[in-house]
Amino acid sequence: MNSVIIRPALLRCFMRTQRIISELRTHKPLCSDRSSCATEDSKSPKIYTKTGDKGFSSTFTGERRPKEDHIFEALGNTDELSSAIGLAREFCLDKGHIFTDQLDKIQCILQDVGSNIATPQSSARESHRKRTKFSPQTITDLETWIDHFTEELPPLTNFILPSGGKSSAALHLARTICRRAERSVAPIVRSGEADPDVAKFLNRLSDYLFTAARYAAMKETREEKIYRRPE
Ligand SMILES: Nc1ncnc2c1ncn2[C@@H]1O[C@H](COP(=O)(O)OP(=O)(O)OP(=O)(O)O)[C@@H](O)[C@H]1O
Repeated sequence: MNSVIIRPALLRCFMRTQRIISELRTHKPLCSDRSSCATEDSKSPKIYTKTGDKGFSSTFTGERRPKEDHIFEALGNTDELSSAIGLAREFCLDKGHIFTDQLDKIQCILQDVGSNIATPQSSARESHRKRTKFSPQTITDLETWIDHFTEELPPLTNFILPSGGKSSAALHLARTICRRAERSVAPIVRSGEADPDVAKFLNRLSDYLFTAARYAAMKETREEKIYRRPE
């Protein structure tokens, strides 16, 4: 049986997310139906508080906003992106690709992206800002990883279509979700509500996912389909 190894970086990431989620929850107003609502003193609080049932939810700063707000749109896209990367990572693990640790790290950083987006600067206190500060080092790391893949890859001479085996195709799908996340974060950053480095990170992440997809196809000796003009 495989033993479960929890790496310290992943554990830190998990603890940080749990802390933020629990803080988010304490900002929620109490349920009208107290008997079915998680309370602070309950031993195992329920995952559902029902406070979102009327189509409104909370930011990290405690504002209540409609669920179709830009912030929740961007948070949802970021969450979907992390899920797509998680699936791609599973395919990559099956093939023994060496970069799955990078995908782990990226999933953790996407939690930090979410925390920053969920904290609109206009209602943030200093303590919120401190807790949800986004590190520009994450962008530099992506650039380093992209450069390493590129050194081994043949130069691009054609338009590549998402293909090249399951790992590669899944990374391409994650790339397109990343671009949607980037589009939804752009207006939030432009209005000064989120850190511009979050937008930069997502922009660089789509390049990383594109390059990693090509790298996976190359290592699996799978053919990448190229665009051909229909006759
Ligand atoms: N549909 C959504 N898409 C993206 N982000 C969301 C969505 N709904 C809520 N969120 C964000 O994720 C956080 C956690 O989600 P959660 O499901 O607990 O919220 P909720 O719907 O307001 O509460 P509940 O599910 O307990 O009724 C919320 O505080 C909010 O910031």
